Amino acid sequence: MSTRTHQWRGVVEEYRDLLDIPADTPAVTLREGGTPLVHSEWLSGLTGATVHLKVEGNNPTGSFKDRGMTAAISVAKAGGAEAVVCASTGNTSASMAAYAAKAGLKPLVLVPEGKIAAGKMAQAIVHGAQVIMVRGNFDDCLAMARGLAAEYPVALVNSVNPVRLEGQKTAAFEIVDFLGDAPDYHLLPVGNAGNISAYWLGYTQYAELGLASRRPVMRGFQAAGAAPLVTGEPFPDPETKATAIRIGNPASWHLAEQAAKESEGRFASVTDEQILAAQRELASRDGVFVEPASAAGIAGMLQELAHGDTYAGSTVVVTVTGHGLKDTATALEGVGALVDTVVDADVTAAAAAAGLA
Ligand SMILES: N[C@@H](CCOP(=O)(O)O)C(=O)O
Repeated sequence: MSTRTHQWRGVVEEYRDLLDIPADTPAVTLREGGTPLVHSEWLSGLTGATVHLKVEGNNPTGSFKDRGMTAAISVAKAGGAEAVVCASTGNTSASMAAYAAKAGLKPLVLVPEGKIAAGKMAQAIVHGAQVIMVRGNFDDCLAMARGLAAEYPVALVNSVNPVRLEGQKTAAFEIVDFLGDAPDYHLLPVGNAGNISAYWLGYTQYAELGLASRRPVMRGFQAAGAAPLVTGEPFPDPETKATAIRIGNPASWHLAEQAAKESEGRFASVTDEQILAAQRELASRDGVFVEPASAAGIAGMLQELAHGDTYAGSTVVVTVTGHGLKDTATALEGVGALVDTVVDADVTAAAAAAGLA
């Protein structure tokens, strides 16, 4: 079983011996990885399982994308690239822009017009990216990014670049290093499907190396309005408030299906209402504030419990992929009445308003 210890030099240095990247590639790092596994008393109590949250919002740009991006930008820089491009629903562009800035590369971002959370857009812009808004959805943007990289001197760093998955698989390594073995179940949101694919790569590699005795059952959750892996058909017009997973034709579709099949797992969909309710419950019960899409795995677990499924007695990890501060507008939808209490600067008035008097 895993007995690896860490100094947290960033995921490329921590796991260089396990990553399929050119030897001696200098790491462009913001000290990503090493994110906490937070025990969820709430979900453990509901399920009778030991449930941990892998809180990926604690990465430098606030999402799991940093794990793959340190690898992709390191390899692009070492290979002589001067510019990098990605299509994004927000997090990938924020991450790419930050790591490109660190590496001295020019970042170019393609995003669906009007569908990017303000926090993510701010990150990309302030890190110096050129942001092009596209009249289309993420899938259109990814097709354009592929076309630009094929025809112009710019390196593509979406997760169709296999180096991204190499970096992202380190989250699975960390979980096993922390728990001492793989969990029984791993739940997570699925959009472009690179993350579930990368976790499966990581768990498989550790099992093959004898660092884990088993691989978890993988369960992926999509938004009902963007659930191609559930229906088996691309969604031409994906729609959900969970913009990070507003994707109709995931790039890693087949890898993700393989992960679900080999692990005897599955995909399911949850509504936006379920996602936003799970986001609020997670924040108020466990103290972990995630962006809407990141709550899809939690919403999925709650849905399964309601349908009579049980995790009792098992160890479960739920990845929450990005920080809640990235999209405060959506988080505050529906809770407005709770935050508009205004009083004069007076203790008695505050006590009355708080119901203390
Ligand atoms: N949700 C992603 C979409 C891009 O996916 P990637 O797997 O290519 O990084 C984002 O944050 O942009």
